[in-house]
Amino acid sequence: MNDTLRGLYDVVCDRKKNPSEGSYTCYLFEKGKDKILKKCGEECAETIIAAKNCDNDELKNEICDLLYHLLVLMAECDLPLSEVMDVLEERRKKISNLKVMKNVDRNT
Ligand SMILES: N=c1c2ncn([C@@H]3O[C@H](COP(=O)(O)OP(=O)(O)OP(=O)(O)O)[C@@H](O)[C@H]3O)c2ncn1[C@@H]1O[C@H](COP(=O)(O)O)[C@@H](O)[C@H]1O
Repeated sequence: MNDTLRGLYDVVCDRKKNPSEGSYTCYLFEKGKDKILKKCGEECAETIIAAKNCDNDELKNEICDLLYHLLVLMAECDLPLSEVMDVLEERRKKISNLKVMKNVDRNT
């Protein structure tokens, strides 16, 4: 899964460096940060509505739209995807360590 996100992030960064005609990603970079933020907000709202309607087909698609626009936002802000992944990984390790410590406490 991370490979897919990484691959998409690389495409998005390439679009930022090498603008090309007909590219929606380039259109977003041309419009700028406010437009990208607006799209993130819209896709987030659409994700919430799909979840509220218990429509998982729609939910899948809206989450993909949201993830894509978040990757565009990261590229706009020069935030590498790897830094976001590092934070997630750190949190995962911290939480699993906490669980191990709780189990040790219980067994002593
Ligand atoms: N994953 C996506 C992706 N998800 C959503 N979208 C676009 O996001 C837009 C969202 O739809 P909306 O109806 O909300 O927006 P709109 O009315 O088209 O446009 P706005 O004027 O509202 O911005 C659609 O035009 C989708 O095509 C995406 N566009 C591109 N990608 C990926 O980015 C890669 C590069 O795409 P290009 O930059 O277009 O070459 C592609 O290969 C895809 O992998």
